Amino acid sequence: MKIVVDENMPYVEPLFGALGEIIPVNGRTLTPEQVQDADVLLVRSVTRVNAALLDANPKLKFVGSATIGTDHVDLAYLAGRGIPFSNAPGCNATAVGEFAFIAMLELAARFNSPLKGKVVGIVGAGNTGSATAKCLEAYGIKVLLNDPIKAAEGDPRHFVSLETLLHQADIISLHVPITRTGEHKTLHLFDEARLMSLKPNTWLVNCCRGDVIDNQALIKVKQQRDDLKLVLDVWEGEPNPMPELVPFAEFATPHIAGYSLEGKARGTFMLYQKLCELLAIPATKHLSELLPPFHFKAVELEQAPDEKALLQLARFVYDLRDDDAVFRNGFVKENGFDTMRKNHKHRREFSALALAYHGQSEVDWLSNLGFSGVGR
Ligand SMILES: NC(=O)C1=CN([C@@H]2O[C@H](COP(=O)(O)OP(=O)(O)OC[C@H]3O[C@@H](n4cnc5c(N)ncnc54)[C@H](O)[C@@H]3O)[C@@H](O)[C@H]2O)C=CC1
Ligand SMILES: O=C(O)C(=O)[C@H](O)COP(=O)(O)O
Repeated sequence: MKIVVDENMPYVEPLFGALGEIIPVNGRTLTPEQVQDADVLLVRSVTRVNAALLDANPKLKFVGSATIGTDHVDLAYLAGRGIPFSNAPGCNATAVGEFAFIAMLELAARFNSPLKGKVVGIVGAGNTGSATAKCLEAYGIKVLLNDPIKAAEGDPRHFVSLETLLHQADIISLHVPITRTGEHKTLHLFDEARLMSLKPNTWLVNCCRGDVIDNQALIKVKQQRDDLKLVLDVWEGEPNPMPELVPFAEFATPHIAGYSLEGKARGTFMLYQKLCELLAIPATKHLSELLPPFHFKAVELEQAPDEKALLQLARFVYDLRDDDAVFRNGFVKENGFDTMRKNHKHRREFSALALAYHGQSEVDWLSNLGFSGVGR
């Protein structure tokens, strides 16, 4: 069996090695010739999976994308040809939730304006939005959810309208898929008028898809409104963000909010499970075998952390400032955006760090935040 795989998908060899011949390819530049005799195609978000790529392949049995988003895949085309497809819903939701939470802690420290006491509005209350809410609520932050689709489906959580959210939230975090048509389309959901209407000193975090915000309008608005603070992980025109926009972001990264080692491993592992199911063979590998040990075994807490100490703990696990610095220096270089993504292999999730503390109940919230071993 020939398995064509994006070279940036980790843990492919240990999971798929026994199932067939693995052919690593550059997912961004993948050609029809490279996939014409593949039995299995495993991609990431940078590959357009459509008729142009696959029409020449008569034998494809499975397409997997180790991503949450599916906007790069022509699902109707695959269904029309009867080619089974699977993405990896939720695989990197914890990574995105922790990224957004850490970014908010970083902004709070930078502007000497504590996160505690602020109201955070989450637009899109699916896997990543809920993971962000979980971190915030663990830390005692009031969260407002906007998701008209979930609300209409009868999701029992409390939802507010987007207008209420914009009016009440101090921080807005975006977690919607990119959709270009329909009642709830998200393309340029944040257009010039909406951006201009944000209340003074709003922090806006985007780690879903670049074109949910009109980036040209964002530049225009930022030229007039220095009070707005931005965290941008995703950009219109990736892998070539608008160079004028980058300096306006307090934290700027190359679409790596979901890039924890745990999240990436989960993504590949979910496709491995799907393929085994399709081939009707047992999935004998385990996710826990894939991850390397974390540098720090445990951190002993002297007292329950305040916000400054919480940020220090978070930085043990993931220091967003490092990625921001590399991005600013590198995004304009040839292939700078993709090179940084390719080399991004250092980030862990809170669960990788064990915390030791004598006095369980005072720090229960740290376990809810995701750290392991709290209180033992
Ligand atoms: N930066 C990164 O590395 C990553 C980005 N993503 C992006 O984030 C998106 C969201 O991921 P998940 O939360 O896992 O997806 P999900 O499908 O679990 O949740 C998305 C939610 O958005 C809601 N929604 C759709 N249109 C809306 C609108 N107009 N207003 C408010 N809510 C709306 C849906 O009802 C759904 O509940 C993905 O589609 C992907 O594009 C996902 C993972 C990593
Ligand atoms: O899961 C998604 O959706 C994402 O946006 C991914 O985190 C993007 O990562 P790549 O698939 O482009 O490596």
